[in-house]
Amino acid sequence: LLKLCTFKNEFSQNGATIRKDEATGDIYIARVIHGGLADRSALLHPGDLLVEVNGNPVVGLEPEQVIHILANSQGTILFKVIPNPSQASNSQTLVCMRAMVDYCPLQDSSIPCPDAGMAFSRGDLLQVVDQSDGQWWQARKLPCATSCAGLIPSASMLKSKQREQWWCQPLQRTSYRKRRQSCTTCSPNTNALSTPYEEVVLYQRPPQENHRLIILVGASGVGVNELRKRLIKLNPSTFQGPVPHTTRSIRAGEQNGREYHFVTKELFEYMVCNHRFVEYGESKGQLYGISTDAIDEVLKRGRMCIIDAEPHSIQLLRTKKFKPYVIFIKPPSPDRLRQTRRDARIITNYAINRVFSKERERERETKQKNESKYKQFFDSVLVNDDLQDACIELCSIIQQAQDEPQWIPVSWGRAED
Ligand SMILES: Nc1ncnc2c1ncn2[C@@H]1O[C@H](COP(=O)(O)OP(=O)(O)OP(=O)(O)O)[C@@H](O)[C@H]1O
Repeated sequence: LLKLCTFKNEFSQNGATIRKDEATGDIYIARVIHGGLADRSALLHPGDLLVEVNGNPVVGLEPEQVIHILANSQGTILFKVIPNPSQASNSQTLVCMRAMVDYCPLQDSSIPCPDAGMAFSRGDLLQVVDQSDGQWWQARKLPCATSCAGLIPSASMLKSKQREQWWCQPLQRTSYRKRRQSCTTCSPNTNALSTPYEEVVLYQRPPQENHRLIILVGASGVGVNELRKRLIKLNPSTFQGPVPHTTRSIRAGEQNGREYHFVTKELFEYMVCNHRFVEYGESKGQLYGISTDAIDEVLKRGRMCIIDAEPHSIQLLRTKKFKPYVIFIKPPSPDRLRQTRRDARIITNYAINRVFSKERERERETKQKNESKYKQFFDSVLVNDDLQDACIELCSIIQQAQDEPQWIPVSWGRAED
């Protein structure tokens, strides 16, 4: 039941931490952990001076000795305290945040009490229940209902930690610069560096509002494009892809604005310079790209726009206008991948070898690692095992994304200024 924590300057027991005032030798309640035993008793408060525990005077004792008394107490524990006269009112507003970084209290030498800390990963939803300390907040992981809160670094604390790490890692800095040079439209890490937490609210799309943009991401060969094409083919009146732009000439039977928007090289380059493309590339000497205007056209027609994108493009699309819902397509186990793709007879032996070649495997691993860098942006994860099952599940995920309350950044939910 009882866990002894001896680290730094706060000591945790029964959902509260204690601290010694080095000048006077007095022992105080430093924090009351929300949802813990002390909080539920409503009798202890931060700043209360501890006088006795179970009849034992604690004045002059070390915090470890007090913890020892507590650890050996059974049944009801009797505290004699002098209440903190300037007790702050406990009316904290609850704020929900999405973690944009990973955090582990056991690897953090600055946390006042690691036992009271809470680990989290990028993408986790945190309900921040106490921000009264500018450096250490208390939070619960969502969905949580009853769980006890834990200590997490405040946003400003995490930012300064990130800055420290940034300057202490020359190798990472170099590779980041290299990546920025090769990526002209966005710089994936800058936002994550400046916002360790993103405040979120529950959002339910009003029926008169455009549908949310659906983005599928996944490693090459996992079936992102296949799933997108199938969904559109199954229900073309609901799902639609944006019409791409190209510099290649129009062919017989094609119509400008239907298969492609046919534009000159000059216009295409002008659009690139003006950041009008989400993604673009070259094939056989011609340029192809998906513009944000083309996505907007689909949404304005009342359809659900579904695109597959590189993870680094997500940042560009994370706007109030598109409110993107990102679905990460994961491969099944390598054995199942091999089996399902072969069973489907969709790919030839040549293609199977291509998909499973060593080089391709390494490529996939690198891409998967890359994608895990963006996992804070993934709203859902879908395993593409059996194609038909995956299509059904994808439809249901999309339906939920459009019609049920979802967490979105608070800035997307605000009314127009
Ligand atoms: N669940 C599945 N079962 C069987 N075959 C599948 C499945 N999903 C996709 N495939 C097949 O696997 C091949 C690769 O799929 P797809 O072209 O969609 O890959 P991708 O993820 O878009 O990657 P890339 O960007 O490299 O094309 C295609 O031939 C597709 O038909």
